[in-house]
Amino acid sequence: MTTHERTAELAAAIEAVSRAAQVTQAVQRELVTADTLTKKDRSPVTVADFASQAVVCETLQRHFANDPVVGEEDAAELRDEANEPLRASVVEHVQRALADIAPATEAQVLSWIDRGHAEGGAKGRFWTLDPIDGTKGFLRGEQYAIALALIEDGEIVFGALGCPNLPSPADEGEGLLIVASRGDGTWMTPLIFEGESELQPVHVSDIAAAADANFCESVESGHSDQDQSVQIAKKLGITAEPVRMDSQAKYATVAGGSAAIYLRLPTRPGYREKIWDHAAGVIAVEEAGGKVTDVAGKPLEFGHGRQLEANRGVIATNGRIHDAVVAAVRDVLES
Ligand SMILES: Nc1ncnc2c1ncn2[C@@H]1O[C@H](COP(=O)(O)OS(=O)(=O)O)[C@@H](OP(=O)(O)O)[C@H]1O
Ligand SMILES: [Mg+2]
Repeated sequence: MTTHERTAELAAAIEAVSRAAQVTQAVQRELVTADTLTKKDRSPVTVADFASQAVVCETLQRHFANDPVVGEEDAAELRDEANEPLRASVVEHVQRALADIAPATEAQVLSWIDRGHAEGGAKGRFWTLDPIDGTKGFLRGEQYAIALALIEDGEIVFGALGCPNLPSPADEGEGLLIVASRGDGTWMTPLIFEGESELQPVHVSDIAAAADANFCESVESGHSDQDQSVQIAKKLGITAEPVRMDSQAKYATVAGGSAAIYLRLPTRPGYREKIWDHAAGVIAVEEAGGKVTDVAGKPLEFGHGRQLEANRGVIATNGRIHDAVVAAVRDVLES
């Protein structure tokens, strides 16, 4: 697929994610300091989260006025009188990112953020958005992603995953943008790039034995059980150390073949995964030739509202080793 053959949806998703990345990069440059982590100050990621959601929702509304969005954020907190400085900072960043479109008012910015309130479900078409996935990675200056996917009748049909801190293809531009279209494949291009750049195809690793795999998992041990992943790796004969990274950059890494496994092992019985934490990454891996299921080996179901109500945990692989990984996960979780 070349750039001029993109569908309208793919072009809109690319525009939305690229604009949002300009915002998150600007916030990172201007607001994240050495003190941010030591002072446990989350305000930079809060500004970037709201501004990113506003910019993506504005872009989607301009291209597809009637499409609902299931987004992680809403503007209730921002409307609070006490949050005037935060609100002003969000509005300023959105205005800069949309300067070539129209001057944005504060009311418009809040209304764009609130467009993310949709509930999703099994019928019809909606977008799902994580404006900054891997908020902790963002604050540490490590991996994070802007994740946008289109779901029709419960099936993911498009995904765009912007990873500002993954290496850019061919060292052009900045960051990595992965796009996937159902039945058409997965493609990559620099995320921030002046001018036209071609999409290049992305394929999963072709290893046939799980023992040869690199696997990736969350940095946060509260999001995926790292003791169990050690046991699973041992069972599969994997000797490589796990690659720990924040956000759906893990799906991008499996899609691109640098790792053959992404394990997300439930840590709390009551936790339900959120659809925006997975949809864009799942289609990227599947269309690159890989496979994604939950820890029981069942496909992820995106038609149950804002959460993956029917699934626990995630296993993403290059496909060839999927059954072996699911079997090892089952053994360890049952023991
Ligand atoms: N208990 C539990 N189990 C599983 N997942 C959880 C849990 N709690 C939170 N979250 C979600 O994890 C998202 C962060 O993704 P990762 O775990 O891949 O990255 S990281 O290691 O936290 O950096 C994170 O997304 P962001 O909030 O967008 O960063 C959360 O939606
Ligand atoms: Mg997230």
